Amino acid sequence: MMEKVFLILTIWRSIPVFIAFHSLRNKQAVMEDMRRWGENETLWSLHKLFVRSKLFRRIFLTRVSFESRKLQKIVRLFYKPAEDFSVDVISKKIGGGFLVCHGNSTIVYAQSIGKNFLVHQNVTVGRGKKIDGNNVPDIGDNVFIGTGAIVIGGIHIGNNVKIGAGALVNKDVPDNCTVVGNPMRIICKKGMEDEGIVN
Ligand SMILES: CC(=O)SCCNC(=O)CCNC(=O)[C@H](O)C(C)(C)COP(=O)(O)OP(=O)(O)OC[C@H]1O[C@@H](n2cnc3c(N)ncnc32)[C@H](O)[C@@H]1OP(=O)(O)O
Repeated sequence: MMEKVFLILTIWRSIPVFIAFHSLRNKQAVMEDMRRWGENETLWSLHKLFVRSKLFRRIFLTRVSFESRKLQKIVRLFYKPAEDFSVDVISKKIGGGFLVCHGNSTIVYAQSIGKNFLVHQNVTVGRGKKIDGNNVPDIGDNVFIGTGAIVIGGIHIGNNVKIGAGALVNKDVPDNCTVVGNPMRIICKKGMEDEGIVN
């Protein structure tokens, strides 16, 4: 009850967020993010997520920054996102349904990131060996990355892939497979499309 009153009293603060949301070309991706963060697709839910989660703010502002730096700066005047050292995402293409669990020291630098990406804390996705002109990974849909994993180089991570906690991934991973360990070991069995959030 108290929270509801607080949310009602502070809704004015989210007006710049609503404006930024409405100006986005890729609203669908934000709506998919909202679903993955356990909310529905209303402006009220957007307000709730903004009040509650600095990590959600950060992903939202990353999306806004692709389209308008000015709007990103305006929203930031009203809401401070999680710091860079918490989660930093660098990619030209980020699918909807992006979820960060316990963001801390997580950096995702990728050519592209598919739908329903889930990343834990202390993860690095980034530069490594150049393959076919790319030195950062491209990541398919429904990819899960456990805590402490390192995913580097111009590799391809397929759809429905699970990357285990602490894995070092520096080679392609096919669809519907799990990869664990250092050196990496690929285990291919069923996909993970229908699974919930793995924590
Ligand atoms: C604060 C918090 O709690 S934050 C949450 C932190 N937790 C995480 O990040 C969880 C990450 N999840 C994992 O690492 C999981 O083990 C997953 C996703 C890799 C499990 O995938 P599954 O497909 O269920 O694999 P399964 O458990 O059957 O293990 C398959 C094999 O990989 C091994 N394995 C599983 N996880 C790992 C791992 N992280 N590192 C090394 N080997 C592993 C298993 O021992 C097993 O080996 P075996 O075939 O020789 O017996």
